Amino acid sequence: MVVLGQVNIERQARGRGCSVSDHITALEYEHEERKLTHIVQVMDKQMNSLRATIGDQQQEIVEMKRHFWDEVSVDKEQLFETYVSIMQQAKDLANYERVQDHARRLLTKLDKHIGSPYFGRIDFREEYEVDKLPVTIGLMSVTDENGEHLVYDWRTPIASLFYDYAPGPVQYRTPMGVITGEMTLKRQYLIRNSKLEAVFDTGIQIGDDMLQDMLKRSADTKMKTIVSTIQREQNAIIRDDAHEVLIVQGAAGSGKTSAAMQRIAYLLYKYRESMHSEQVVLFSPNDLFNDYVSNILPELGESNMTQTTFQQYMDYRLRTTRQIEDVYDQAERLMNPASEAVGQLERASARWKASESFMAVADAFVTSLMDEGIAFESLGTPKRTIITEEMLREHFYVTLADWSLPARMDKTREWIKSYLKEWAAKEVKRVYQRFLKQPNYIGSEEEMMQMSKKHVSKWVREMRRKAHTYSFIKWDAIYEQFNAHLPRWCEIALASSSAASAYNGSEQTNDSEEKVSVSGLAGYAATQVDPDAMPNASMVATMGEHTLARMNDGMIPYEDASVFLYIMESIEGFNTFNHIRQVVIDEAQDYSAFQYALLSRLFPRSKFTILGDWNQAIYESNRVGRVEMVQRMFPERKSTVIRLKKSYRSTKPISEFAHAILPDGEPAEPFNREGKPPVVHVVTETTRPQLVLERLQQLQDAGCQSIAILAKNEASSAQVYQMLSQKMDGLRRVTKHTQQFSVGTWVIPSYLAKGLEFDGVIIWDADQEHYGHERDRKLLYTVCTRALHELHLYAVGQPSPLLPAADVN
Ligand SMILES: Nc1ncnc2c1ncn2[C@@H]1O[C@H](COP(=O)(O)OP(=O)(O)OP(=O)(O)O)[C@@H](O)[C@H]1O
Repeated sequence: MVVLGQVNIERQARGRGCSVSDHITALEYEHEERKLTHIVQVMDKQMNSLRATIGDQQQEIVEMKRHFWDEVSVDKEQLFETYVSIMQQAKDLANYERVQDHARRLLTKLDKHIGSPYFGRIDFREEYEVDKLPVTIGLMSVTDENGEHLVYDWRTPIASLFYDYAPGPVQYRTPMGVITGEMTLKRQYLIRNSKLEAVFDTGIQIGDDMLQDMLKRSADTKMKTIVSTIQREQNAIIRDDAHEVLIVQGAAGSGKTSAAMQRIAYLLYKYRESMHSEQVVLFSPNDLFNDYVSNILPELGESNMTQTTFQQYMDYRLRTTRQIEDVYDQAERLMNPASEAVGQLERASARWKASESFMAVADAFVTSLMDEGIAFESLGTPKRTIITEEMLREHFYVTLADWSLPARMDKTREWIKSYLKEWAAKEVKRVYQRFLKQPNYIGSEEEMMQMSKKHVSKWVREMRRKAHTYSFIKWDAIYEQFNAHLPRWCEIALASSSAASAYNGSEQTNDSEEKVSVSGLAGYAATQVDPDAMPNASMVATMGEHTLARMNDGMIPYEDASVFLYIMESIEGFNTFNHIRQVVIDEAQDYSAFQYALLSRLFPRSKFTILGDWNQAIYESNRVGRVEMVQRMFPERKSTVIRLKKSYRSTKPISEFAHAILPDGEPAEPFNREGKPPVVHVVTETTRPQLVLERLQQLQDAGCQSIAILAKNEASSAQVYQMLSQKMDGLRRVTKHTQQFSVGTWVIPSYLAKGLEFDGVIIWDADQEHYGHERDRKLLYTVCTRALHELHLYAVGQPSPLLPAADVN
């Protein structure tokens, strides 16, 4: 029996172990039971009939395949008839298979939902109508043999009433227009194994009791669907259709990811005729997170979308011979710098290189490349240069001088190909002559000609490949050059920016030609240059030199990788995926201005759902990012920002504790779920391992199924794991390479716990040494907000000054 959280008006219904609201009469209750039985019977019948259809058709298909060749006639006169007959059979076969496929999918869906076919009901009387319509809402639509709706899919327009209103006057939107009326009843059900376990009528929100019950459960290795308890503000995110860019700023645990996942399921349903799951892409922080959310769409009866990370895109796209640092190695580098001075420099550099101001600097550099500066790579065979750097430069900068950079790239590529064609024709003759002069017999003339062609075509193929992949450009050298003269591009950017501001403020705004010339190639950022955000000239020069030194060591720092890619794409043209219709970006606070500019160009015909919590911006490189910056990166698209303030994940004491870490953060409203207050344990290096092991035992005894021990960085996480795993069986460790995790106890570096949640969280090093700086505040907030039910912080010596007052042990 399930007893819902705080249901105080419940009573055990008629001895059958079901919780019900007090005012539901016995008659009504029986009616509800009969309704459930009826719906389950209808679903059962449909499943039987689908099984029979599948069986019959399977037989039919086997028969057709077996007799397929019987139709083939050897009589030449009947050749046409035979052809027609075979085509018809192939068509029938394909049809059968399509119907089969559909039947199988429907059967799987019915099978999945028959145990809990619905969760809500509203009674709705449309304006000017006398009768009210009871609308039962579930994860899939169910109709009887007359086509009458027994259950409405939660994504149908009328079902939105369930999420948006309390009983009273209501309205909902349909493709035909707005429908108004009155809701006379709003009811929730808990049904398991096709049995009614709870029924109660609810008010404004989707019943607190049901939500309490959901939130009391244990964290899982996979995200849960929230369809039966979606809150009104989340429903606004799920059903928003009016904006091309929907940005959600929400407190930790406010349901951003959950809402985004249900939103995709909603959009796939609404646009099922024109949009498919392959046209939806999710950008998430890492593979582990991708795995965590991978079950939601299948649970909701949809195929999964494409899931990726920005890092994967950069690794695939960036034309460099250097290794590209990832965001985790960057985090480690910035947390543990070689010296305080290097740390300061690298942090400042990472911040600046994520900003719009820096984008203006990159634009200034790209603009300068219109006149000079692109380094070319000659093409040839190992023994001979065929197209020299000089020839390429001449073609690019003289012959094609009037064209844009991407057009010049394209035309140069074509020019190389036609040059190679002419060269190959001559070269074949030359090689042939050489073969002819061979003193020994090496083949007939024809054979020698073939050999010559083969010999030449090997090199031509290789050079054409280089042309095709733009490998006639020294991309690394271009980025080196950008860094070598960084102060110069800064000066130009600042000058262009004031010119652009002056220009934009003047009367002549219709002269678009001039505007292009002052606002840089990418056209995003020139007016966003903030002179105060520019480091001073000597600092800029040092930053440039520092990057060059890293490049010399064979590495492109993470903060540089997207700048490099942006410059590269500004030159060769932006990559585009036109078929993608929806892009979801989770943990949006971790993306730089450059990354947004690239994504916006990459998916020119897509809508964007962007979810972030700028209070969890733990990576240095992205601290400058703000919601407004994101909007500016999509200048042509209609955008809106929705803020989620209520947080659902943690108990009230944990939520309040975590939010107190952020004195200037956005106000958050914890969901009223009681629990133990977080405890700060002051320990010594020597006592900590044993105390943590005891705590783990206590958490497990208290029913915590998933527990995370969060250590600030990779090295200490490895150390903790080594120390504790000797004394505890089953302890596991997450690294940046982990792709899946299961319920249990894990040691995790702080930054990899982002987006995830655990029943119990132990923070291994919540002390002055590890979380002593202002810059650690957001990371500390992020790790504390991973806990659902219990939070314990351990500090060797002085606890972190960023922590609010708490129980201290
Ligand atoms: N309406 C809801 N009904 C039930 N559970 C909910 C609801 N909204 C959120 N939750 C639960 O709250 C937890 C946090 O949700 P989610 O991970 O989507 O939040 P988030 O805003 O993306 O968090 P973060 O930014 O901290 O990673 C999850 O366990 C989710 O199931």
